[in-house]
Amino acid sequence: MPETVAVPTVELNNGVSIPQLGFGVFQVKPDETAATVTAALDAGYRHIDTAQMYGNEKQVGEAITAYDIDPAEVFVTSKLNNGFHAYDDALRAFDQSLADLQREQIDLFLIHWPLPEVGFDDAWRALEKVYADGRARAIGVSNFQPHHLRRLHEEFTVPPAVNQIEVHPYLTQTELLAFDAEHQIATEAWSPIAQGLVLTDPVIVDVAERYQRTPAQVVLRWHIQLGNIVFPKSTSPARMAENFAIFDFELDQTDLALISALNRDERTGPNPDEFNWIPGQPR
Ligand SMILES: NC(=O)C1=CN([C@@H]2O[C@H](COP(=O)(O)OP(=O)(O)OC[C@H]3O[C@@H](n4cnc5c(N)ncnc54)[C@H](OP(=O)(O)O)[C@@H]3O)[C@@H](O)[C@H]2O)C=CC1
Ligand SMILES: O=C(O)C(=O)[C@@H](O)[C@H](O)C(=O)CO
Repeated sequence: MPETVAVPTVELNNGVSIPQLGFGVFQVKPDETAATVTAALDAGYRHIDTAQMYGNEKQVGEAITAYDIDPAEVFVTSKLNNGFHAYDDALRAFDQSLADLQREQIDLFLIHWPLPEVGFDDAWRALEKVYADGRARAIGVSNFQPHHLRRLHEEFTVPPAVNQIEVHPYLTQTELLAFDAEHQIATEAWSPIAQGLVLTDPVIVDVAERYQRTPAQVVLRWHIQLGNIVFPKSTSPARMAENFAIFDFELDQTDLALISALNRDERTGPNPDEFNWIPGQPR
């Protein structure tokens, strides 16, 4: 790990600290996950974002356990799969994640999608239970809109520590970020470089040239300066290192604003108010 790089941490609303830069494993094939996570740990990442839906928690757990550090040094997030929103199913699925990840505690466990046709009340009760039992250090949500978050705040005991949502220069989600901040919910930005879509944008290319950085570094730096938690995915060790080297420069206010102005409310992923897909069922 490059010794000069210190990844900042964000303090969640229950006092737990999370590294602001992590590594995501969506679309990393199970048989490539252990090697990929090992390479990410070699590059210095100490925060891995996985999910039951990705089918690779077991390999994430194997890589962390086999690595020559205390596994507790790696912050691990996982997420409840969409088919398990019933209370007992959610508890069982959480137990399976713990076993697969080879941990006694998961650092952060999220409801993956709000599922308008199913709802999330029983799932949140289950997450409150594993949190109360000390088996999740923090609990939160993903893809929640303000109307979902308001219900959680009004009807439940434990407020979500994070909301993991799609955010990048083409989908800045300014109002949702402000809502999260106002309610002490940390925002995690998924697909932070829009799966590569924003990297050829002329504005981003120009900013990158002026700072003598790559487009990905500039976009990730923009997230960091906005306060977002990010975990770009890459299967290339060179890109893992590139995405990690973002803490020795700073974008000025003008360039931050130039990148934010690229917003065109363009999603690369599903709309949470319409997404009801249960893995294993037809879309
Ligand atoms: N909660 C949710 O609903 C969701 C959560 N997520 C989380 O967010 C993480 C990141 O999002 P993801 O959708 O993977 O997309 P990202 O925005 O991280 O982009 C990943 C893509 O960009 C490429 N890439 C990575 N780094 C570079 C670079 N420096 N230069 C050029 N191309 C690069 C990768 O290719 P290559 O591998 O070849 O380098 C890959 O194709 C996921 O892994 C997952 O953990 C994602 C989607 C939904
Ligand atoms: O990557 C995730 O975390 C997701 O939820 C996505 O896979 C999402 O379910 C999707 O893009 C489905 O097409």
